[in-house]
Amino acid sequence: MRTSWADAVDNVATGSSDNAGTSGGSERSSAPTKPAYVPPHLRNRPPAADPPAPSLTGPPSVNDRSGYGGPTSGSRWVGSRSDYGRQGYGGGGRGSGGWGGRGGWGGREREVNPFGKDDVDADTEAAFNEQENTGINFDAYEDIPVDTSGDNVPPPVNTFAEIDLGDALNLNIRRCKYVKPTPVQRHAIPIALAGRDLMACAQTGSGKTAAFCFPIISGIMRGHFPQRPRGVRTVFPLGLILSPTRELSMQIHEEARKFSYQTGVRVVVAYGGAPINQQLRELERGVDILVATPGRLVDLLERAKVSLQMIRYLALDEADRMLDMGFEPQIRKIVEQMDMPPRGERQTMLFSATFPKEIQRMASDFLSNYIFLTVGRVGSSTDLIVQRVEFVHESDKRSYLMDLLHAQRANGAQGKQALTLVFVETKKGADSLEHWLCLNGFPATTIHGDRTQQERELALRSFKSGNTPILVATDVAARGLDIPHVAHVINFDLPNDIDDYVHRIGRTGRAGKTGLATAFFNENNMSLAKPLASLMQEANQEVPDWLTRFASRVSYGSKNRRGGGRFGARDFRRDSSFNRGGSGNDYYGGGSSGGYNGYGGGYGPGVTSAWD
Ligand SMILES: Nc1ncnc2c1ncn2[C@@H]1O[C@H](COP(=O)(O)OP(=O)(O)OP(=O)(O)O)[C@@H](O)[C@H]1O
Repeated sequence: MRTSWADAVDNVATGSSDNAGTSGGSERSSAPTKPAYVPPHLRNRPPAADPPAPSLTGPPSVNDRSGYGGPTSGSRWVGSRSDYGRQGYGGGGRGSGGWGGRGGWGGREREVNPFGKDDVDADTEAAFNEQENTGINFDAYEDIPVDTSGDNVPPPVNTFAEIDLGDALNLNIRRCKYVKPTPVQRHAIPIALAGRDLMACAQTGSGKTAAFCFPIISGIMRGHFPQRPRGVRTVFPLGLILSPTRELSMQIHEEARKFSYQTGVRVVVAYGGAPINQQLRELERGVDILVATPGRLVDLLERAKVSLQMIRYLALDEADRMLDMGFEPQIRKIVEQMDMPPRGERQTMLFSATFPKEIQRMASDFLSNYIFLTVGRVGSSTDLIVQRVEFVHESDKRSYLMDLLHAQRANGAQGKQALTLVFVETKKGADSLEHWLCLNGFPATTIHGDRTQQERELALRSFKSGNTPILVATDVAARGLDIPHVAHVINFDLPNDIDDYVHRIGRTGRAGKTGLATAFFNENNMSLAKPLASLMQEANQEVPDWLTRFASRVSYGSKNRRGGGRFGARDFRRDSSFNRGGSGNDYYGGGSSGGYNGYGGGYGPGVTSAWD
């Protein structure tokens, strides 16, 4: 069953290049002047071939979703009231073409097609069928245990067709070549569409981005929202997606733009390190969904450029990271101390591949009567990521790395199709290793917090394109980044926290594809011995004897919060300590906050799962 690491690299290298998430950065060009405001539901309609308009009940202003306070003079409405009735809006499942293709984003500018050359013509979209090979290996997800807790959990779906997302969004799903939903999408999307708050934990690379984007886009497409204030230079988005890094925010923005293409829903991104004026111009052209990093958002809020007053949907990607010590104060400020509607009035969704209990506890402050969903196990690209761990003294790391890279090259897996991501502890270490690799004939680049944003973006582009097939990174690249063809993740320096390891190795083995992760372990990593051995064991990986011995000897440090190799991703509300009256350590015995549903087998009573 198990392949060698070189085979695994080779597999990935020769695998089909199907990833839909990487169309080139087709940034919208900035218009020199602000175009007249057109509400989302009026955008992108063909001038002549409009479908007949069903009558609407609400006043025109009800669907004003631009989020732009806009100029006071003149009408912001360029269409007649009957324009409300384009197919695919409001009713979902009716009509055929969503917003059509008027070619006038905002009435003047064209909405850039984020699918580029790969776009399918609406007429040929019928050609898509269930047999289309997207490259995603759904069999890899068949046996995934799924577990939900909370009141009245909406049942999962098996196909996108069962979910009423609206025609325009459905067309984009086909354009993305998503044939069927991944397990987290099957469960999370119906929960979110039912308006429920959600804390969702699903393994890296399993499609969480779409799981929170689809319901938000669909909700905004169909929703009837109060008119947003006019006459002020403040924007009022309806949806807010927060993520911990600039690159991840950019990636979510790119994805969300694809999903919302021609739906009339406008997505804008704001992140630090880039000129704020350009982002302000984008915001002023209208925003329905704002994707942002917390620091830049706080800046925009303090300048009163953005108001959160109208937020109906809040999603935190990498939510455990967003709520750990580094980010928590900013998140609390954004969510609790500005003008965002309180929990219960907005819908809040938290997603990550890891969710330590103390973070869950804190996160529950932001949620109302929520559903907790776990799909798979931590690091549960189990059979997808082959994990290797080598004992390597500090002084030998470079020569070990060289051996790995030479072997990779000898196997023909080096080159444009097989990318290698090397994680190191420090920014200095990253620069120095990059330099050394280049000197030794291995083109490398680096991404870390001391580089300018321009340098970071350039490095990422060069890596993605295969021009520089080795990227040396700090943890800034550990979470969320979806880079096709990353065949090998090398933990040159292991992180202190097992959760960070899970996210790092999750840069490979994504969307059903295989990958390889190699870690250099030595006496500096003893605190990781036990959780690492447990994680590898849970993932059916070969655990070296020496690691098992270390694991049995060391009582590892407090940084590894999960303790005893038990991983913190079950609903903390089930804990006896949380529920006080609970009866000890029984897996189910702690009293749930609500109903319990186990799909796909779950874990039997008393069984310690990797999520546990
Ligand atoms: N239903 C689907 N069918 C085919 N591919 C999909 C589907 N859903 C998502 N994908 C693809 O799977 C890849 C991984 O998705 P995504 O980046 O959302 O994972 P993730 O769960 O957020 O990972 P991470 O935990 O690392 O952030 C992306 O390239 C995405 O386009």
